[in-house]
Amino acid sequence: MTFILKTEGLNKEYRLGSFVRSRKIQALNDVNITVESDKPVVIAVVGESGSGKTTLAKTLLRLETPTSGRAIVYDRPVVGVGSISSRKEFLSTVQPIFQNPFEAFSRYRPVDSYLHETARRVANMGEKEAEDAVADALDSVGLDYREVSGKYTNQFSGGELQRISVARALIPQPQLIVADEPVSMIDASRRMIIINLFKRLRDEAGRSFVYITHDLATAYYISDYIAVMNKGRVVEFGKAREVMSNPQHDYTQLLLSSIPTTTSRWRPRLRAAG
Ligand SMILES: Nc1ncnc2c1ncn2[C@@H]1O[C@H](COP(=O)(O)OP(=O)(O)OP(=O)(O)O)[C@@H](O)[C@H]1O
Repeated sequence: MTFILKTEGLNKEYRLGSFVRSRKIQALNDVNITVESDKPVVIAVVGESGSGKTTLAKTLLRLETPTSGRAIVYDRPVVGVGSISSRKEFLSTVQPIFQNPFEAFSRYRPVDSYLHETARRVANMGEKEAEDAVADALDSVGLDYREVSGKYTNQFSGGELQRISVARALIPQPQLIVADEPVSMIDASRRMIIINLFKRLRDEAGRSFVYITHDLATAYYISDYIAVMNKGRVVEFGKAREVMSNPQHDYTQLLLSSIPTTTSRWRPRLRAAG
């Protein structure tokens, strides 16, 4: 069995204001998540605005330094004391996908140049190898390299750009992809393309995902495990089906009951399925 993700006592404290009148915000409060599995998994992290989801994503991506605690990905310490020091090695293990694909790429640079850069710099590939890797990565997200090459962000839809972000994340063959609200900026009709793509990449390419979202319906649809966050804490964690069909924590029940459009339709179905 492999520790796909193990966080040990992750804390992140922000201080706001001056030294005289400073205020502490405990964005992560003793976050402990353990997923041990032989198969790749999707771990959804859900919770209301301000619950700490993005801080967790940024911490796992080393964009924020935790106040204390550590994280292990595929048995390797990646965050905190004793973690791997090489940035390249880190980026070959963990890759990000961000919320807004238009912000991921400058509008003044052809989008495929970012994929080449990742292949050359992060994955250490030569020119020909990089070319093939970019074509393969685009193919795996359903895009043709010839149709992407040389184009700028304004020549793509949000959904296409997000698929290109996914392709970029795949190039270094990371074991874990941390996706922070990856479909929230994409129109509803195209969201499932990305969600189903994650599923396929898990099942066919062996990639695991941390999928950060507000959307419990897609979290339930795609994930193997769910962590529910509230005020910086993980208040409930477990197999997705168990958490969603039999929520133990008051906050999870509240979260489920606060989805007026879907709850009434899909909760009874969950009960019947469970
Ligand atoms: N750089 C920062 N400086 C100070 N406080 C911060 C910073 N980043 C986040 N916070 C605070 O930490 C808490 C958790 O924020 P975070 O963005 O992780 O929540 P979230 O669950 O991702 O919210 P959302 O769903 O709205 O993106 C919030 O109270 C937020 O205001």
